Amino acid sequence: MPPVRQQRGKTPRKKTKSATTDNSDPVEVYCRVKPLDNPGDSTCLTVIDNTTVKLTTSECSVSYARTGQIKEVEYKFQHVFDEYCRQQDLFNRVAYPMVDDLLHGKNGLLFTYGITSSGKTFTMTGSPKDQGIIPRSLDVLFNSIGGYQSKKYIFKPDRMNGFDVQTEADAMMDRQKKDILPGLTPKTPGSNRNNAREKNDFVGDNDRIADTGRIDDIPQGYTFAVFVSYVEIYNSYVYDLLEELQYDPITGYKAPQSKFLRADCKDNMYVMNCTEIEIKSPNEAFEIIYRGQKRRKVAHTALNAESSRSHSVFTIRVVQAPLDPYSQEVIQENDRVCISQLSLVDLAGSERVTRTQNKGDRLKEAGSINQTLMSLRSCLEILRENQKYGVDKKVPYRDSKLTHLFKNYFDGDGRVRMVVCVNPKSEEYDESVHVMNFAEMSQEIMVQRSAQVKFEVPRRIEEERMREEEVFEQDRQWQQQNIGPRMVYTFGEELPNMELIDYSDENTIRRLIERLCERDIQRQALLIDFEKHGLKIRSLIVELMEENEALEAANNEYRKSSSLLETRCTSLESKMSTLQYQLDETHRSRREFEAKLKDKDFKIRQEQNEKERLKDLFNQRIEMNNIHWEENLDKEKRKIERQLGAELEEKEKKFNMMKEVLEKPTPAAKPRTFKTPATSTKTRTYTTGGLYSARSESDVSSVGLPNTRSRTATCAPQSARPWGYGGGTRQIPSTPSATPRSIPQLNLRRRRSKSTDGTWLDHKPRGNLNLDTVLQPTLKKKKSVTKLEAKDTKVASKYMLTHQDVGSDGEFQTRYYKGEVIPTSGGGASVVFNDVEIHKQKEPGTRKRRSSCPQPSDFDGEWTDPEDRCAIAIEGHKRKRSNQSPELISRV
Ligand SMILES: Nc1ncnc2c1ncn2[C@@H]1O[C@H](COP(=O)(O)OP(=O)(O)OP(=O)(O)O)[C@@H](O)[C@H]1O
Repeated sequence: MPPVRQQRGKTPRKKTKSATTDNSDPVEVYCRVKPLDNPGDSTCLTVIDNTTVKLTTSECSVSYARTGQIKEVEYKFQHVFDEYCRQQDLFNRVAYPMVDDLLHGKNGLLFTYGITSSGKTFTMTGSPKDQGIIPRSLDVLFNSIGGYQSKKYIFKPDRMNGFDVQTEADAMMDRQKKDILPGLTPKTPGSNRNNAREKNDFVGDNDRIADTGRIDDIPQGYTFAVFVSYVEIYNSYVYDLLEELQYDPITGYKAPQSKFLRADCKDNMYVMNCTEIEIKSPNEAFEIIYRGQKRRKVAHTALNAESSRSHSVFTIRVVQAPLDPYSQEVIQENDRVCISQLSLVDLAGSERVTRTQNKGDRLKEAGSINQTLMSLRSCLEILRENQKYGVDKKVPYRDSKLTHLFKNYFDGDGRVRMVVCVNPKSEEYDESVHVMNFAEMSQEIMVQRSAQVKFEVPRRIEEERMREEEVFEQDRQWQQQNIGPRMVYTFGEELPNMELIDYSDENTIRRLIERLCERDIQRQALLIDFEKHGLKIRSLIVELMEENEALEAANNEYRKSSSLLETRCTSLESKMSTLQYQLDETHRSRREFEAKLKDKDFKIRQEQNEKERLKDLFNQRIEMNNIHWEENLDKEKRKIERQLGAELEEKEKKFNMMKEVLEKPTPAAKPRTFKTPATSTKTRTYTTGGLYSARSESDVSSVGLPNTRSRTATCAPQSARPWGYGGGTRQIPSTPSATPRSIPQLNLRRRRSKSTDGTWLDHKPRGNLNLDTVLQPTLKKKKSVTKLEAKDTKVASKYMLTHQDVGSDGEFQTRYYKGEVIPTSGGGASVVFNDVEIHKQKEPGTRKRRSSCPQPSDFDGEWTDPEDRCAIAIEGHKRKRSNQSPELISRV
């Protein structure tokens, strides 16, 4: 028999418009006010009427401390149950309609919501004498279906959120296996059920006040089976509270394993491999509830002696299937079976850690509880937004196990109701405001109404049933006429009445014999036919049995492969859950990283702004400094200009004085003349400071490195020093650092070899005439060259260039440019000219004595003839240094 799936009144999953149509209902929210623990306690909540409560800011609240204002806010609900409300009243109003729905094949979700110690567990479970919603629902359920319950194990959970319908024989086997045999075997400590029986407050409690309510209009012709399951969601894990725990004699009970959530073939969420127990009476159910509650995580906190640390979900599933026309057997057809469920959820209370003073595990639990409640809130908020504004935002059902498990309800799979429990104590004001806001908001969410699951028996089935009923009626009538069971084989007509009047009535005897012979023949034929049909039926039965065996084998195969698939599914589920966990972790760490990144970005931006600010400040200061320095420089410049101006003026004065001295005519002196065979005049020029510059290549030779080109050199003036002829000065080349860039760097420190000391390099270009005069310079050690080469400079320390030309006045001039060969840093040599001699030659008789040679006016010494001086110079005699001032010497 294939498994029977849950039949649900499906409605479209997503709505785009605000659902105020006929086929949707709002989430119904009821408010229950808990009585004050001490009647003298101050309260922040007032019940205005049976739909309205008013919340007033209490002076001990955080909100008052922050704003200093007292606010009064009214909240409207479907119904408000004040502190005097009885459990019975609340049940009748809130849960009874849902049990009615359950029996009519509709699903429902009812949950209690509120802060810790607000009476959620009390409302949901209550006590034996004051039962809450769960026990009352079970009472009413069994009161209603009492006589219509199916035999146990006719419906068997297929572990995939569906049910198999078993035959009576299979069900009996299961009954024997599960109920009768365990009762005969000795009990183990692992048998929780038996332990539970001893202590259960509800079971066997004579004081238990059962609910006597019942639902009358339950569907006729159907049989019912009730299954319950009990799970808790603790720290984001789902645990089965009814699971038999493995018992180990050494280690004791093994810790329970968490369960996975899974969607069945119709996308309905369920807890995989969750224990579902078929119950036949409320007492059986209470035993189970007790068993589950014993396992539920409850702890003592500052605000509640028995605070629920998990969200508990008690699910009642009702399986209904039509009976055969004789109301004996369940018709084993899938489309005639209906499964409906009612989930009763006791949420753990939202709590503020500061108030509960929780630590360690309690703190972790509180975090998980609050997170789950936050997810519930955000799912409902998004749902409302989608419905209100016609948007299609993804509802984050997967964010928590609770919302994931109940997503079908919010997507339109049954009625959703909420009981908001409020503790009216003033101290609870801050948390109560959040709870009330959420509860009021939840009422705006519309949930599609699940359609009435077909209890009208299908037409085809109805006709069939009527036909069967007709046949049944005929049989009944036939039996009533005492005819006995209908004959399959008859001899046809009745034997006629043949009464023997006397023994000699041959005629009648003969007719009787004939008739009996006919009957015998008929009987033989019928027997043959019977045999024939019997054989045929027997072979058909054998065939059917074989077919049945084959089907059973195939079924076993299917079962095997199904269990294999199930194992695979389980492992895939577990992998999926691991991956999901990893994904969640990744998302979490991503969120953390993003937050860190944002922080860093913010800091960087702050630093950049600070830098910009400092830069602006710095620039401003630099600008101010610049202005300040410019002003100072201007001042300094003006001061220096003034100083220099004064100095210049001073120098100009001195210069003018010198000019006057120089321009004064010298006292007449007798020029000395001397005659030579070939008259020649020699003019000696002395340099006395001032620039001494080479003007052309022919004037100045600069001997550079072989691989460097010749340069035109300019030497800065140096302090004059007496040299050579009396009163003469020679130029000392400037230090390399003072030398302009275009002049080769002179290496003054370089020591010449002694062999070159005093050797002249006599450079007489080709074409020069040999004058052979006595006035020409006498060079003791010399090397004569007509063309200058770099290597020649290595052997000489002095250099002389002879240049001849004819002057404008027709005089033949020979110039001797003299200088010192100074090696350069680059390995070449440079000539620093420091002397020039000009020899002029005239034809004899044409020479005039220079008698009117201008003499300085301030000169009072003896005026000598240049020839005399030259004669001495040419002979190379060292003249005793005169005491005369350089200025005067230069005037020779
Ligand atoms: N309406 C009520 N009438 C009488 N007593 C109540 C009522 N509501 C709650 N109580 C009592 O208040 C105490 C705390 O209630 P309960 O355990 O139901 O709170 P809770 O909301 O379930 O707390 P938690 O979320 O911490 O589990 C219990 O002792 C309970 O008996």
